[in-house]
Amino acid sequence: MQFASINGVTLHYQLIGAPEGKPVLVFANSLGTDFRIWRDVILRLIGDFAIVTYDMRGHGLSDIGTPPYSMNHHVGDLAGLLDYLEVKNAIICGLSVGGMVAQGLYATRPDLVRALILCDTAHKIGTPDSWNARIAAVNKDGIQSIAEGIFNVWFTPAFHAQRREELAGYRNMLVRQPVDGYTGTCAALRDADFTEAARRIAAPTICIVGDQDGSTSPGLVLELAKLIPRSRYEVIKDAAHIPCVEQPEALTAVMRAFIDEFELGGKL
Ligand SMILES: O=C(O)CC1=CCC(=O)O1
Repeated sequence: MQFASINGVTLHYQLIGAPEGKPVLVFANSLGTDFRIWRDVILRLIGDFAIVTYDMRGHGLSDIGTPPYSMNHHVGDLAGLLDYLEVKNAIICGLSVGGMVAQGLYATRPDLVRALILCDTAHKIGTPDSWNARIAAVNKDGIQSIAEGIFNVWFTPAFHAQRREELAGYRNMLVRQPVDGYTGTCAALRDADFTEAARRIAAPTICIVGDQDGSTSPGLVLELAKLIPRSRYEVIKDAAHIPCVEQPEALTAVMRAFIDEFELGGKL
């Protein structure tokens, strides 16, 4: 296991492969998850990339720090981790809040970003009222009290029906996140708006969404794609909010095609 002290917080991370000589691909997580969600994508990419995953503060094995957070805390942590690893010019793949972190990283440290893969994310997610209600519910009755609703957003009905063991495992992942880390990140989501920052993104970017995503809908992700000059937009079939778990093969194929186009073809 690998740990680094970044901005006074111990972050759990994983570096696979050497950053020298290969494109570096960095994965940033969604709310309530840790970096294990990327496993089936990483297995399909290993060897061709150096890969960095990490648990954002308040999640997984990383420290909680002092919640509530702002999105700047999460963005600063990723910037600090990449500086620590001496990685520059990386392809940043962010899921949901991780996609907001990716947008914030480009806005503040464009030297760290070669391209953006924005997965099931948006310039603005939810409303202040919806995040405040979620924070109140979790503080009162715990994460398990909202787990059913979250799972209907994370996974399609087919996943619920056919992949029951995985569903149980991901439920454990969600409900075992520290309450303060979870609600602290809800506060960061509540207060973040990257509408103007998205208009200024000049890096090659693709926005990807599951066709049944109930959190950042295909329509919302298309709005994000329209804000970002020259960005691509792709829909993954038979997936909800977490395509890296539900449809890793299809997601990896879309990622590879996008990366090949700008790395090999120079077209973007
Ligand atoms: O868990 C959810 O509600 C979906 C989600 C919104 C932001 C995020 O990172 O996950």
